[in-house]
Amino acid sequence: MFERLDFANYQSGNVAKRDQFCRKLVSGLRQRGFVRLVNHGIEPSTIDKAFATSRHFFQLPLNQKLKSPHPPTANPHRGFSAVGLENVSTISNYGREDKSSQLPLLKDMKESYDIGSERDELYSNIWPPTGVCDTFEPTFVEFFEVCYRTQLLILEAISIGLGLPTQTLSQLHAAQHNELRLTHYPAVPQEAFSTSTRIAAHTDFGSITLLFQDRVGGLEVESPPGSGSFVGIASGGPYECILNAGDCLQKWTGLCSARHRVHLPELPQGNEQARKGDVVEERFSIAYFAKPDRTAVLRPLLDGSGLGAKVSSEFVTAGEFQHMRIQGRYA
Ligand SMILES: O=C(O)CCC(=O)C(=O)O
Ligand SMILES: [Fe+2]
Repeated sequence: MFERLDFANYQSGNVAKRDQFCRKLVSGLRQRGFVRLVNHGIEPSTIDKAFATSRHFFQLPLNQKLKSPHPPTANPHRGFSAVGLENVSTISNYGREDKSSQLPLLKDMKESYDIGSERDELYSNIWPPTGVCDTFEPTFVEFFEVCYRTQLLILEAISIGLGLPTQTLSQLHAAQHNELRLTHYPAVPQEAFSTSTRIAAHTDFGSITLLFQDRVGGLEVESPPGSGSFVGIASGGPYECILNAGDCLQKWTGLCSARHRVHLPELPQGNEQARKGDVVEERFSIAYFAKPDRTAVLRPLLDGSGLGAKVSSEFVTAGEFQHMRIQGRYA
C-alpha cells in the first residue's frame, strides 16, 4: 500500500528514470502522504551509529538524562523530555472539522531528545554535558548534516515531480531550521495500550520528515486520509527511510500531510506467542523534520501566485505556523 521507491533512480543520471521516480514520489505523497525510500544515500554504518548512540543515551539513569533537559515550555524545542512530559494527543484534532470522529486524549509512553542545527541562529542545542554520553554530540551533529543533504535532494525531486523549477522547495530551506528527534518507547505491559499510546495521532508540522526505525513496528497512518481509520506500515528495518509530507508542504503544494501515530505493534502472522508475558518490547526511532525557513510564507506554489508575491495577511510564515502548532504540547 505504501510504495517502496528506489532513490538510486533519481541519482542514476538517466533523465527518464529520474522523472519517473519523481512522478511516483509525488503521486505517493499526494495519495497517502507516506512512501518508503531505499538507497537514499545515508550509509547503513551512519544509521547504525545513530541508533547505537541513541540507545546508549536512553539506557542511562534518569538523573543523567536530566542533565540536558528540554525546558518546561514549548520553545526552545531542544533537549531531553522524560516519559510523560509531552503528550501529542493535545494536538491530535488539528484541522479536523468533523467533531464526531475526533480522536480521544491519550497519554504518550515515550521519552525523546530534540536537536536542532548548529547553524540555527535563534535556538542553541542543549547537549548532554561532558561525561554523560560523549559520543552523542559529534554523532548527531554529523547525522544532522547527512540528513540535511538528503533532504535537499528529496525536495528537488518533489519539485521536479510537481513540474516546478528544481530549486523551488530546496531554496525555501536555506536557513536550516530543521529538527532531529530521537525517541525511545520503553517496554510496557500490553494493557497499558488501553489508556495510553506510544505517540498519539498527529500530522508533522514541517515540509518533509525522514523517519528511521528499528524492526519493532507499530507505526500507523490514517488511511484514507481524514477517515479516522489507521493502517500499519510494517517496518522495513533501520536502513529504509519512511518519508512523509508535513503541514507546510501540504499548504504549499496540496500533497497530503497524513495523520499518523505509533500504537501497539502487530505481531508477525503465526507468531502469536511472541509477546512474552504480555510485554510489548521497547522501540527506537529517529525522525528528521525538514522545516521551511521561519520567514518563508506558506502560500500555494502551484496556482501561479509566484514566489515573489507580496506577503499577504491571508498567509502565515512558517515561523508563525510552527509557533502556533507547537503550543499546548508541553502544557
Ligand atoms: O516513532 C515513530 O515512528 C514516529 C514518530 C513521529 O511520528 C514523530 O515524532 O513525529
Ligand atoms: Fe510524526
